[in-house]
Amino acid sequence: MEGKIVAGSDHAGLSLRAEAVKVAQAAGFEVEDLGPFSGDSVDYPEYARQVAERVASGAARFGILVCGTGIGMSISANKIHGVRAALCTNEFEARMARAHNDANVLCLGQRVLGPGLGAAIVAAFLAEPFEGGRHARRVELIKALEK
Ligand SMILES: O=C(CO)[C@H](O)[C@H](O)[C@H](O)COP(=O)(O)O
Repeated sequence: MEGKIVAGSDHAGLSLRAEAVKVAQAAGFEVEDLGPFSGDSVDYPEYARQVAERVASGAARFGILVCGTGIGMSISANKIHGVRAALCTNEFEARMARAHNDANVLCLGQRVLGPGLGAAIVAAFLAEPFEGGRHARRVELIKALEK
């Protein structure tokens, strides 16, 4: 088992969240899916908070958040101390978010991405290790901004 992932979305991210959960499970992660489980309209900051708090506390290694654009989820998740949430629209950004930024939450926009690209972004994010080195110094500087 690679560790635990916590996933959440709003009503505009249901199907890509389901796809992301499958990709994470296939990659060997245990997934806690916080929903929502119906298409009723919900407010994305609440799901961003729940996912981000689990990542920040260490209860999960990574978070995955999906809304229509991924923007509201990324703005919200980055308010939580210890979270580095990255909105990614392609596999290169997903790899760099892990390799250079040690991102711990991946944000996706279901209204922006097709399901195939979304799944590929999730797989790329989960497979890429943090490079450390000069990037570790920069991540420490990001953490210092939280103080
Ligand atoms: O990022 C977002 C908002 O900043 C998301 O795209 C939301 O999913 C979107 O705003 C929801 O819109 P809706 O018209 O209420 O479906």
